[in-house]
Amino acid sequence: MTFPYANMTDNFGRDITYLRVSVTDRCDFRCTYCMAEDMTFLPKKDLLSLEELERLCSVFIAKGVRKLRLTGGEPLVRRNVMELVRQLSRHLESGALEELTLTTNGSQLSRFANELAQHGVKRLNVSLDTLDPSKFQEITRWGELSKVLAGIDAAQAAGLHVKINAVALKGFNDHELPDLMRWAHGRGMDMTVIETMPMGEIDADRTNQYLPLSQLRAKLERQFTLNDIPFKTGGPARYVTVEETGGKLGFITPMTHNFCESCNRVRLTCTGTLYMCLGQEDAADLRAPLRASEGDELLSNAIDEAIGRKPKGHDFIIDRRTNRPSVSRHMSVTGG
Ligand SMILES: Nc1nc2c(ncn2[C@@H]2O[C@H](COP(=O)(O)OP(=O)(O)OP(=O)(O)O)[C@@H](O)[C@H]2O)c(=O)[nH]1
Ligand SMILES: C[S@@+](CC[C@H](N)C(=O)[O-])C[C@H]1O[C@@H](n2cnc3c(N)ncnc32)[C@H](O)[C@@H]1O
Ligand code: SF4
Ligand code: SF4
Repeated sequence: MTFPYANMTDNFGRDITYLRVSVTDRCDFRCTYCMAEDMTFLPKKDLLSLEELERLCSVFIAKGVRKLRLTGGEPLVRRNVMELVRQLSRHLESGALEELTLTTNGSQLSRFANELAQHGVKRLNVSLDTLDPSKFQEITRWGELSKVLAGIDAAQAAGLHVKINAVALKGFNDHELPDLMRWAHGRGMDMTVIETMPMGEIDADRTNQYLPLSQLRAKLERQFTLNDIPFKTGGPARYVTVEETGGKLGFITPMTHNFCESCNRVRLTCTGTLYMCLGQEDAADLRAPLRASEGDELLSNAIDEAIGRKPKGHDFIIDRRTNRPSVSRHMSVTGG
């Protein structure tokens, strides 16, 4: 590889230092806000190999990426994904990468937690919307709560810091979120709550599910003392500490409070497509330049051209008049 490449700065002056990589579009769950039950996934032949994904990631790291998150679909269902983690961990050892992490539904963590820790992963985000086993099955359609809880136990036992991600869903978990937070904080885990975003056709009606987090915060403030803090992970959450529990709670509010002005990230899919914004359709194909030559010059140029097209922000809308997703692809294509 040719070093050094110029770092990536977009036309709005935002430095791109965070790469999210969706290693598969497949998943062992079918969360109702994320997917339709009857999903069609990519044929296996369209997937980049793990070696190709690793090469792409390495070029991004050479171009200034400091935080890399593997996601999906469910990243831990991709065959041999641990080999990719192992390869990427070299960049942690060299100091080029500050953080290698994952967002996972937790179903496979019992199997992989130790290996992840051995390869330098320090922190994981586990998505969990309810602690009620039957509601968990209702929301994930195919998931089993006990497996996820065992996975969280395994991750903590391996020394990994776990953050719980919960999508706030009106009429589903809004009443339970304070208890979920108490539980997470009681186990030494931070939690973030997320506003549902209008991505991909799902079977449910998003207008019914959508809960503005300003409402949740007002409700929480009747029971808890929330203190805003400047804590930052590089992700979009704005954090408070909760005096009564001693834990941190993050609010991810793409709908009610746009955080695009401080955006630092782009997304790579398992087919080598680069999405410059989660909330827009525009994308750049990196597979062709990846395969066109053994050197990385073409790839680097294609990335620069794509970063030059990174938009200012999303145009998400959820309301009764606009009963269509703002973006046609599902969240699982880019991994959130
Ligand atoms: N609109 C929007 N949502 C995002 C963006 N990045 C992450 N999210 C959403 O935030 C939620 C949590 O994302 P995570 O995978 O936990 O990543 P993160 O928030 O960067 O994680 P931390 O490193 O722990 O801060 C998911 O639902 C994502 O879709 C973004 O750039 N734009
Ligand atoms: C697409 S999943 C991929 C990783 C993994 N399967 C998981 O569930 O953690 C990443 C994150 O996106 C969130 N998510 C999925 N669909 C969403 C939507 N429509 N709006 C907001 N967040 C969503 C999930 O709850 C999860 O925290
Ligand atoms: S949110 Fe994650 S676990 Fe749920 S269906 Fe989407 S990709 Fe799978
Ligand atoms: S919606 Fe787009 S511009 Fe806004 S923070 Fe997410 S990726 Fe960045």
